[in-house]
Amino acid sequence: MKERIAQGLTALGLTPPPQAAEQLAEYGRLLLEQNQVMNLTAITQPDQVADLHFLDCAALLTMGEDFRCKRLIDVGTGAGFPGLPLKILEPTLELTLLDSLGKRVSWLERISGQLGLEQVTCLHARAEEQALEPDYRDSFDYATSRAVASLELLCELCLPYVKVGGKFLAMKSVDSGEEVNRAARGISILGGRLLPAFDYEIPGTGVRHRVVAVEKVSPTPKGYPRRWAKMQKAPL
Ligand SMILES: C[S@@+](CC[C@H](N)C(=O)[O-])C[C@H]1O[C@@H](n2cnc3c(N)ncnc32)[C@H](O)[C@@H]1O
Repeated sequence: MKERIAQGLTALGLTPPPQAAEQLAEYGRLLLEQNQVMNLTAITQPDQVADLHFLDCAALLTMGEDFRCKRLIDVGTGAGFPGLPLKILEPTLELTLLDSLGKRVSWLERISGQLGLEQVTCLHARAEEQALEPDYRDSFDYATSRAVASLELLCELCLPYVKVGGKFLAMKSVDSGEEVNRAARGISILGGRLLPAFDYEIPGTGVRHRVVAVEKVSPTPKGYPRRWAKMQKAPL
């Protein structure tokens, strides 16, 4: 897995820290090992883990953002995607991994230590509740999310975390145009402004994905995010 990751990172035009490919390969090994006893990923072939998890997440680093020393929260991180690969590739990140499933969060805490990563906070919480905490609200440079919910719900879950001037980066498919249209009104209510999307191809796979980027231009009004049931029933 290590060689495939290293080649893919080079193909993406990235120059990772010397230990990164090794750390990602070890993360992949721990992921597949734990996946035998806990549902962490539907992808079980090592090459596919390299491509569809690690290189997919690494592509965020090619969109021209400067993640150095930034505070980033990954909402609905699951087995750590995209947050942990980003941290391995950009070790100066101050990372928060948030998920509502306690078992996954405990595992993330354990492997962050095993991988020797510092400044990683693993938080067992519901995103819509944690965003009401003053230390979390309007305070992150970046929020990221992949495969968690439709964009209109995701914006309500994630934009409250982002400080004015920061960005929410949603990892989506290239046919997410309609989804983006449906989210437009909510983005504006929540203090966001849609930026041009960033499309990329995962090296060697022909798979194309999209980062939908939303800039925070004003603080999220009080009252958001709403409760999960309310969000689902009446999306903004
Ligand atoms: C399909 S998994 C995706 C995981 C990871 N982001 C990825 O790309 O592989 C969705 C994750 O979002 C979490 N999740 C869903 N709704 C959530 C919420 N409201 N607050 C926190 N986590 C949530 C679930 O527990 C699950 O781990």
